[in-house]
Amino acid sequence: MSDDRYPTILLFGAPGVGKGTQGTILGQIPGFFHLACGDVFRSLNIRSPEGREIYDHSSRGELVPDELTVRVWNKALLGHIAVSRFRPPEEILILDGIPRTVTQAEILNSTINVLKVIHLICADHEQMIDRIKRRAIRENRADDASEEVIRRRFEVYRRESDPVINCYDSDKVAFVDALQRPSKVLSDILQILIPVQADWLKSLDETP
Ligand SMILES: Nc1ncnc2c1ncn2[C@@H]1O[C@H](COP(=O)(O)OP(=O)(O)O)[C@@H](O)[C@H]1O
Repeated sequence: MSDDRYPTILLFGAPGVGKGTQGTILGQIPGFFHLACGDVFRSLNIRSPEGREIYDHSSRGELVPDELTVRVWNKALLGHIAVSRFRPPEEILILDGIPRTVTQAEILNSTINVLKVIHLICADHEQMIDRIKRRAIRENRADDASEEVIRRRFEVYRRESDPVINCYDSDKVAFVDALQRPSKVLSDILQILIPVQADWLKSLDETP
């Protein structure tokens, strides 16, 4: 049976765990295209109605409503396809920051074919909070503006995003220790992704 959904790898994990850092590097490798939902949101004009609503939620440390999230994300993805920045099915989509709720995972199921979920693990949320505070200074992000907002994002993550992992078969989920050096995290991720990419390209060759 042919599957027209986009072949996808999910980078999953708590705020500050390094999804963006790793996703950006992976997106430089031929055959992969990286799209971070937070980057899509930050690229919107804050004076547009959608941009304003998204800013209002994210600056409070809350999630953006599911329907708005998926609509804006989908529009961005189609834009990248239209200008051939993302060329499915040969290229694999690396998603970070979406899906962040079970409802998003269910909606996206008709669009993406999840080949693997890389779960970046960090049990020590205090270390993540420190990382985010440093990022706040570097990137001047509204959602990192205060410790209170950062702590709210972790509560939201535990309540809304942690359960998303149960939407995928356990044999599709791989764990990587996010507290290692970024180069080692990258190396662990590549060990997982290289065979996934090879299998995917082979399956395309075999499809009549
Ligand atoms: N899939 C999503 N659903 C709802 N809100 C989102 C989603 N992705 C991003 N956001 C909003 O944008 C903010 C920043 O997201 P992101 O850059 O992914 O943060 P981080 O890198 O810390 O995980 C989130 O705190 C949230 O308010």
